[in-house]
Amino acid sequence: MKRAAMSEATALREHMITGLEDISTQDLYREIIRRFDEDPSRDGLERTPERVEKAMTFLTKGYHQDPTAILRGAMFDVDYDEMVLVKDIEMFSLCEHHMLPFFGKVHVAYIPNGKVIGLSKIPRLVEVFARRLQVQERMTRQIADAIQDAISPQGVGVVIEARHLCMMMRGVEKQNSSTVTSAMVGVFQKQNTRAEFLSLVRERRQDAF
Ligand SMILES: Nc1nc2c(ncn2[C@@H]2O[C@H](COP(=O)(O)OP(=O)(O)OP(=O)(O)O)[C@@H](O)[C@H]2O)c(=O)[nH]1
Ligand SMILES: [Zn+2]
Repeated sequence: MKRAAMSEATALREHMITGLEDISTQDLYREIIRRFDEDPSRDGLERTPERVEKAMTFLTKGYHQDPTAILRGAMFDVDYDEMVLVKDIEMFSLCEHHMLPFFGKVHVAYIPNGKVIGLSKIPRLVEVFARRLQVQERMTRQIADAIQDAISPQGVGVVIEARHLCMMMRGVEKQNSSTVTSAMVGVFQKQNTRAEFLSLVRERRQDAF
């Protein structure tokens, strides 16, 4: 993983715009602010490049996390072959086309085949893929594939419901549309399993606490 990450970093360096190699990220943000007709040295903006760098580092930290390592740490042999569903996992990501947020809920289910994953690792896995520049479809597929690869369950289903700020605060400016994507692997491609999963996702709790 470390070696792969290093060669990726080297490859990315090759795409660097000539002349910008030695300019700090904060100076680049200072220049962006200036290009959008603001004064980067005025009081409120002076420390903004520092804050943005920190925020963007957080929002893209998924590139430096290994989904396999996260799951490997908590896989247990358990004799249970019904559906496990973790639903309503909050998700915040950035669309790779506009670098604007899209956010919503992720529902993840699988039917074990001798092994289960520690429950908290499912939201952690969502975080790994959400904290990157993404498209919703790819993220949906990546979550499903990571679980399938880790524990070879009978099947995995992932549904993401999200709202994209690039469609709300700009572009088509539609405030009420949401996008639903799904990835169904193994037995989740069968009509009855898929239907059970989707109906459990739709079921709303009466006793909200
Ligand atoms: N499939 C998919 N499209 C996305 C996602 N996030 C943003 N987009 C879309 O990416 C597309 C980029 O289209 P372009 O025509 O190149 O960009 P644009 O001129 O800014 O498009 P508009 O948003 O229609 O103004 C838009 O249709 C966005 O709605 C995503 O997660 N999945
Ligand atoms: Zn977008």
